[in-house]
Amino acid sequence: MPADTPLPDATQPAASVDPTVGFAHQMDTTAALIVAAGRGTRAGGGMPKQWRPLAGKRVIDWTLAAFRTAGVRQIVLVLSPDDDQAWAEFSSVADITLAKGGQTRAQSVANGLAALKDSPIQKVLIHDAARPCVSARVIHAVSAALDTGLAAAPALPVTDALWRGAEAKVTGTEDRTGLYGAQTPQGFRLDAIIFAHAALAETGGDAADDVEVARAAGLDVAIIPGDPDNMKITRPEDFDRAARILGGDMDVRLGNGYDVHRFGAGDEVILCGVPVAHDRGLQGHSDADVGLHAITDALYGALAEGDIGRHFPPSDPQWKGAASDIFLRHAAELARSKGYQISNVDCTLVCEFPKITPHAPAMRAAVAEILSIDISRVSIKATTSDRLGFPGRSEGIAAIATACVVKP
Ligand SMILES: Nc1ccn([C@@H]2O[C@H](COP(=O)(O)OP(=O)(O)OP(=O)(O)O)[C@@H](O)[C@H]2O)c(=O)n1
Ligand SMILES: C[C@](O)(CO)[C@H](O)COP(=O)(O)O
Repeated sequence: MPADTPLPDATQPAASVDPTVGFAHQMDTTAALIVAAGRGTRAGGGMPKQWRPLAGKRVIDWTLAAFRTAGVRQIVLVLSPDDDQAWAEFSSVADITLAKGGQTRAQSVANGLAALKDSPIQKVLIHDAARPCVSARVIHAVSAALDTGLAAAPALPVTDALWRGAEAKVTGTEDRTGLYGAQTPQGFRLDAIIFAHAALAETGGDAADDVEVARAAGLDVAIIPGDPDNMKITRPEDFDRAARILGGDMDVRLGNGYDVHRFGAGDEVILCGVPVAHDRGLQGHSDADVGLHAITDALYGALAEGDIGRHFPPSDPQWKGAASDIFLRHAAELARSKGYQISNVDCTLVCEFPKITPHAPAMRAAVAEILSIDISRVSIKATTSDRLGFPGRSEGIAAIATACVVKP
């Protein structure tokens, strides 16, 4: 085994790899080898899956971007000789070297490795173009493991029961102990994997992945914790899942709300669900909680569902004196019924008095409880209007609010 570094400690637990270790100190000696020469027959769609659109760009663009974002500066991209357009597109990209694909994945990898022979590269991360959701965490963890070993690859322990089946019937159960689902990038010291692939080529055999090639040549391969999101696009339905993971389908909406109530007789005001002692009260059909009304309208606005008056008409006597949390709970439930999560709300109360800051923590807690979200997602703040206008003359209190809802 031509190894210029000591053999890895195969007993080392994968969890000991620090996922934050980056490439900064070894960018010139690490390359990604991305195999993109397959035909994607199982995925259908009329063209190989790596060229198909996914969440706003092509599958291949996400895959390349993942490695570039992780700090990899040199990429060998293996293309089918049939993909003329891709050859034309990538032939003059500065950080990409092209290699010709083979009949099998293993042959494609071997051709890609040949392009790295006699280069200063020491580590190679071999990755399926069809895994566009790979994270920097996984890329870095595989690379870091190569500081102490010759080979490392991400995998997830099998958690589902394993069956045998025939003719749509279960015919047996398999023991899943010690079984893993293999992912890429599979990382190797360059010399070691070139040697291993040469050995496979000599036998004329095939292998499902490069870990199999490496093990056949006697290499120990460390298992790195994989990522459930690092899925391989294989079948048509996998595109939807990948798009959800990449966030391309995320629906983010903002709404604003504004409300004013005038002062009248009374000895307290209710603001953002909290009674605050004051020398006057606020007048309104309901409890006149100007803060909750603004937040409620912001949520209705984000959903394009009109305003509070549409859902709770002031002409309806049943809302006379109503506690305003009813309105906000309704808006929150409407958001959830439409599939949105409430990301955050921000409300500013505009008044000279009462002073809001001492009550802001209780107001945040009250709004968080009504919306069933964490308090860190609720902001309540206040300003005066510098004694200008109706809040400045202490004729009433105004509130403005923003709400953000997200459908993942
Ligand atoms: N001769 C081959 C076969 C596969 N691959 C690449 O290997 C990765 C994983 O293979 P797979 O999911 O099996 O892709 P396809 O071979 O394209 O799919 P299918 O088997 O459905 O045709 C893909 O990025 C694919 O492009 C390759 O470069 N050369
Ligand atoms: C390399 C691989 O992605 C590991 O899971 C996989 O073996 C390649 O894809 P295939 O579907 O087995 O051809």
